[in-house]
Amino acid sequence: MTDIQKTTQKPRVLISDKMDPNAARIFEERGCDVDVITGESPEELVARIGDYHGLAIRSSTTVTPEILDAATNLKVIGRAGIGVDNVDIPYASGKGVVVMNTPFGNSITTAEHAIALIMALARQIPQANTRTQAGEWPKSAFMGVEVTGKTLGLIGAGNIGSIVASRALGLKMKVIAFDPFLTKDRAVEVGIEKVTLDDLLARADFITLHTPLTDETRNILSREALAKTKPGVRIVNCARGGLIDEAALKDALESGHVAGAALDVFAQEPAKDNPLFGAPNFICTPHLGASTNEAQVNVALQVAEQMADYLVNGGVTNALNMPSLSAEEAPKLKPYMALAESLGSLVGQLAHGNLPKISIEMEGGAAELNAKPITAAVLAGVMRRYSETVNMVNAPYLAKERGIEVREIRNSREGTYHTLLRVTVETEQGNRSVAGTLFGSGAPRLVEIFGVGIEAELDGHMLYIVNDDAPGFIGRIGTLMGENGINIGTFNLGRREAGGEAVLLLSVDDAITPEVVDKACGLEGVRMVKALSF
Ligand SMILES: NC(=O)c1ccc[n+]([C@@H]2O[C@H](COP(=O)([O-])OP(=O)(O)OC[C@H]3O[C@@H](n4cnc5c(N)ncnc54)[C@H](O)[C@@H]3O)[C@@H](O)[C@H]2O)c1
Ligand SMILES: O=C(O)CC[C@@H](O)C(=O)O
Repeated sequence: MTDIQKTTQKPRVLISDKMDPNAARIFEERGCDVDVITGESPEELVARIGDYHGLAIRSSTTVTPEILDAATNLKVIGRAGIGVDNVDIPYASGKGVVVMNTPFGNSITTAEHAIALIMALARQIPQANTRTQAGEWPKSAFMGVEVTGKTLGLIGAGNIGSIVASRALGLKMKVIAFDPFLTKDRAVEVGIEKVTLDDLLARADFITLHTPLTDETRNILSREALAKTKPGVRIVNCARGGLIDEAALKDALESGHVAGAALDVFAQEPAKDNPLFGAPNFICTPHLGASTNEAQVNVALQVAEQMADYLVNGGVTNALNMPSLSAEEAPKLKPYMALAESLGSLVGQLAHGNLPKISIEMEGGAAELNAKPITAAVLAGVMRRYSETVNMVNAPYLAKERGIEVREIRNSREGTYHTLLRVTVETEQGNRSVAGTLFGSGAPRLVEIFGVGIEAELDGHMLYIVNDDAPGFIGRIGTLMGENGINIGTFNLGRREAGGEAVLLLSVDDAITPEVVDKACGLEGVRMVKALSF
């Protein structure tokens, strides 16, 4: 912990990119300390980041593994915007850091920028402006095209693509879209025709890109794809550099096959020396898609609210590596997550060997809840046997990495308890399961351990003993604890049947040493002993 945390106990947030001042105001109002330090080098950020719990960024900060390794207190990265390709999300997930974005705050603004670039291309406005202001009055040099009746091809019809479609329909364009994830119903709702990529390339007079940059979309407008476009096509990219082969686009502009191209984004940014600069009918803007006052206020407010909500209350919104948890759900789910984590931890501490399968059953009241955070909490508990730094963010990744199969089972019928969570792991010795419920005001209680009914609070240091159910045992264990100066807090008993296998769970004030565990193992009637901690 840093000195500031020691004195204020407030979460500390660093805003490392230029952001509307509303973000800093919201962080402060929601109980965070905030520093705005922009324009630092990666080395400077590495040196600074260890002090912070939250990092708020736009597109200028690239969050690399080196930065994440140095970010020993970091809990959340918030992107004031949509694209998160400047954050190493798998690495952040591995470190247990939540990554959030603001998926809608700048969509309208960016869609409007795409429309502006379509119009600028159609009428060569930037070129005409430059020459007119140079005193040329070049009236006959610029013959434009109308957009009315022309076909606009959208590659990607998500938030922004759909808004572009609605504006283009208003301009009386015909809109076709290639998006493998676009449903027929959604296409009808937006008023567009769903087509294949080849169909789009062959038919579109204007093409505009609105996909994220992924392994599938990288170079989606490759040299080969550009060759399939309609001669005289005009191309706009306000999504991500890397979607178009820039060298191939330059050749297509020079040959005249592509009549114009407008890029807001480049493969390398900032683009200070790009091969496309100076190509015929090429216009560009420096990643201005999201740059309006309205959008910047939206994304700044949203990112600060989401991050502060997570840092202060544990609410999760728009996270890319963790299930969402609304402000209404959070208080309801909190006791379940505590129960889920302690059940996971119990089974993780007691089960031997690999755990290839984990199933999480939610019964009664629990079956009505958002299962994802509960599952993540169980996994965090189980995976603690492998790593001390595990949490709800990285546990599902860690489980996947280890090839653990996770099943969620819901049963809305109530059994003995109004609500119940059961965690079962497959071990070499067979399935092992523990179950718990919530008492009264939401207090988590273990109610079953490996088939034996018991009632215990899983908290702090505990001793788990399996023994023969016979008179005198409780006295022997009490004496052993007393002789070793161990104060017993609670004493919880359960048995399979009278005179058979019995289970004892003691809560004690201090950690139990291996010597005491050995002594307990040596007591008459003891079958196994394990020190636990929660
Ligand atoms: N220029 C800017 O300043 C700026 C501003 C905001 C967003 N963006 C970028 O715009 C892009 C779109 O943002 P959005 O909010 O519309 O995202 P979105 O997730 O709502 O939509 C993306 C769409 O792309 C589709 N898609 C995914 N893979 C595809 C593929 N292989 N082929 C065709 N379609 C595919 C998805 O199905 C989805 O419908 C993102 O890359 C985002 O980073 C840029
Ligand atoms: O922050 C910006 O200016 C760009 C944002 C944009 O690229 C996004 O993906 O939201």
